[in-house]
Amino acid sequence: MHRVALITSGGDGAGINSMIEMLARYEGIDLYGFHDGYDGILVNQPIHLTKTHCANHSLDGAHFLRTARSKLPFTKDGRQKIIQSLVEQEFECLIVCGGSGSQIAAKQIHEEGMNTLFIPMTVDNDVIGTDYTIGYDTALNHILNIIANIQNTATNMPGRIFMVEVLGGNVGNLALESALAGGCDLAIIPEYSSNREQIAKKVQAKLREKQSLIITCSESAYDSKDYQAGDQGVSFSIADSIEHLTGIRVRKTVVGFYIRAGHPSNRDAIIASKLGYFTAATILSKDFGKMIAIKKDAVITVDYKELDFSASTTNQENIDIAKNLNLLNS
Ligand SMILES: Nc1ncnc2c1ncn2[C@@H]1O[C@H](COP(=O)(O)OP(=O)(O)O)[C@@H](O)[C@H]1O
Ligand SMILES: O=P(O)(O)OC[C@H]1O[C@](O)(COP(=O)(O)O)[C@@H](O)[C@@H]1O
Repeated sequence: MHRVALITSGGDGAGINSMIEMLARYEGIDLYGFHDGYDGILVNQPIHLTKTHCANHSLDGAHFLRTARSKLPFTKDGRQKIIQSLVEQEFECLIVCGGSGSQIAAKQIHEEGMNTLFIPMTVDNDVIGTDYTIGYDTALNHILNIIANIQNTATNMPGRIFMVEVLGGNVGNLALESALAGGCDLAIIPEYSSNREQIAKKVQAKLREKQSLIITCSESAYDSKDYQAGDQGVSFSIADSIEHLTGIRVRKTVVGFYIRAGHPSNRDAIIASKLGYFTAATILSKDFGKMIAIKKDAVITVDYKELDFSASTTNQENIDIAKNLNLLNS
């Protein structure tokens, strides 16, 4: 039997239970989970994630394990404490499910003495070395439901400008993809200039072509560096500039944290299940120091050493399409 520890770290992502449940039911894996991310390894008792414990909850929006952000992995001393605790509890490996920050910590902990595997999970879809992160599709579906309703009211009461602000951290994937999928008129994303006047002029020009406009906006589209992940409300200041120039009131919706939970979409559940399945196989072959990732719709393993942390994680195809359609704040 392989005695394995698992945590979720950083923002939650719908679908992760499917991944955990798949691991729990795999022959030869003895799975334990800690609540509260990296901190939890030191302060919480491990929960035995058996097949029975996980049964019938794989599609729950509430995770088997609570997730958290933690100061510990930022220092070598903190990482050593994590490693020591896992060694004392005789774990062979730590599985970390999380986003880009959790990935850095998983790599460091692996290099400094404890086997790790990393599973990409975040609504931002901004993890180096994978095309996909668990939770992204469910989040997009939530946003699209909102955009669909806004399209209805835009049809019913024409002549308006709507602004939909979405999460995404420092990357514009959610705002960009939902704008493309939802037929929106502009996606304001942090990868391009957030100059308020320029954006307002672009909106004014678009009003000559269309009666109502729907704009998506990333939470991080600040014109200064004064942004912390999770800050909400930047769309209000952009809307001010648009109102000033066009004389039209902007109707705002801040989607916020609603998109991070709920039962997972099929895409999230099946990708998570497959990642769980291949993670189990990777554990059995003791092939540690890897991320179990998605490339071109297939599951692959990526050695931490191959990760290029300078690469962009914004979907390039979406950028190209949006540029050609003049949908960006560029
Ligand atoms: N540069 C880093 N070095 C070491 N650990 C990190 C680093 N960045 C993040 N972490 C760890 O991963 C956790 C989650 O990272 P965060 O960026 O908040 O979310 P996510 O992993 O979803 O991107 C942090 O709370 C911290 O414990
Ligand atoms: O939940 P918090 O701590 O307020 O963080 C908000 C951030 O979490 C996210 O929802 C997900 O980000 P991570 O997956 O990187 O943690 C971001 O879109 C958002 O900026």
